[in-house]
Amino acid sequence: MRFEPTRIPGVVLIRLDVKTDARGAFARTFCADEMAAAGLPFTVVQANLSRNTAQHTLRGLHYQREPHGEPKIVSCPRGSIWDVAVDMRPDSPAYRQWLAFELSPMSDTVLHLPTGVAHGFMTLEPDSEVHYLMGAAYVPGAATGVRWDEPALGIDWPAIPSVVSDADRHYALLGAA
Ligand SMILES: Cc1cn([C@H]2C[C@H](O)[C@@H](COP(=O)(O)OP(=O)(O)O[C@H]3O[C@H](C)C(=O)[C@H](O)[C@H]3O)O2)c(=O)[nH]c1=O
Repeated sequence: MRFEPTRIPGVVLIRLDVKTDARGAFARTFCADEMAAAGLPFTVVQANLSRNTAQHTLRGLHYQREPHGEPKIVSCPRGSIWDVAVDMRPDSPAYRQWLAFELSPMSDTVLHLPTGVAHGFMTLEPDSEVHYLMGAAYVPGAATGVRWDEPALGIDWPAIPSVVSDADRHYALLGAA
């Protein structure tokens, strides 16, 4: 695994070491020791799978309020997604900055997101799936989010969403920093 930090602290692209042979390919997608050695200690508490039928389905942007902040390791085992991370940590030098990454099985990349970073994605093709390793438990009462079209962020999306949940449409706007 190769770890590529970004300008948002803790948002790290993890490039997989893919072994190929006549049958296809094999790659380790998580290693606790390598994560710790990279300064990203991670204990898997829960794992989730998201299946998305329509192209341009949008989910997010979600995160959990402290003390229930949830580090995540996100991957796209099927289809492809435009994956967005937004730093929602007021004390971060990258507060309210966003980054986007295209993830797919061919990207041979998983994405580490620290606590306090909102996460969302838009599918780029039908029947795309997203897999999550979660470093903290789901606590519905601590769940919060940011709107995909939040004016204060100006996130670039590849398309207008085809499907968005009512909850995701109705997060409060952030207003001035
Ligand atoms: C997140 C979660 C949800 N649920 C239940 C609650 C609902 O009955 C159903 C769908 O939940 P929700 O609409 O919040 O699912 P997503 O919109 O895909 O949420 C996820 O999407 C964004 C992009 C993320 O990064 C988060 O991991 C996660 O919030 O699954 C659970 O039972 N456990 C869970 O951990």
